[in-house]
Amino acid sequence: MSHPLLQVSGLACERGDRLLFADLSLSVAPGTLLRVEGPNGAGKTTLLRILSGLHDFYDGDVRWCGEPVRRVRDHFLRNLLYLGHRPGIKPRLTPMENLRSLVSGANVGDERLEWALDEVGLLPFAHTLCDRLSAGQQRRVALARLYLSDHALWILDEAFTAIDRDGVAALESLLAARARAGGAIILTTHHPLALADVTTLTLTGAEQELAP
Ligand SMILES: Nc1ncnc2c1ncn2[C@@H]1O[C@H](COP(=O)(O)OP(=O)(O)OP(=O)(O)O)[C@@H](O)[C@H]1O
Repeated sequence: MSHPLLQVSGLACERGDRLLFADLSLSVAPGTLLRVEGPNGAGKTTLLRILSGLHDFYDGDVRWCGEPVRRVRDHFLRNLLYLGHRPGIKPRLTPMENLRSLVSGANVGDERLEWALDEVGLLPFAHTLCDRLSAGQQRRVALARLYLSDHALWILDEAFTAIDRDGVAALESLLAARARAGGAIILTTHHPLALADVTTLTLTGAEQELAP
């Protein structure tokens, strides 16, 4: 029997004595584009961190390919690319050096790193220290990693932050192509998105509803 990549049931999480969500269920198959939305403080980042294995204080069942995620953690993490709401790059390294360290072990050559930087419009800054780049340019360094990733699941927390209009359009195209190719994507953004076939999960504070 084939299982969804990620399957969540009965998920509940409290933070600071507040119930963020309860009895939350979702299923993510290859090709799924799931957008988690809700107001500030509703629990979107917390949910994405739970789904990424970064936040362990929850009740409920989280499964990866049909197995409890805690039991198959190594396999799960090998198949996951998580981009948090901070760019997560090292300011005293260049974009090339950052990318090289982010994909270390994946045997990716410099030409391919340069191609990814070109895709995000950063080739002219490939060898500039990142602390000399703007917020949007630093975010683009982090996003360049997506062009090098064949992870089955991308979890992207506010990936569009600080990105200009052209950059958002390029990222939308990348996400759509990725989903068409069978990649699964879970994302949050406060940005309006021009993406078809998106499933939306709305967090409201203590309840949630899933709408196609
Ligand atoms: N480190 C923490 N310790 C205790 N409570 C926290 C912590 N971080 C967040 N919270 C609580 O969890 C709630 C959910 O936070 P979370 O960051 O998941 O919300 P969010 O929906 O991603 O918000 P935003 O849209 O502002 O990014 C917050 O309202 C806050 O009360």
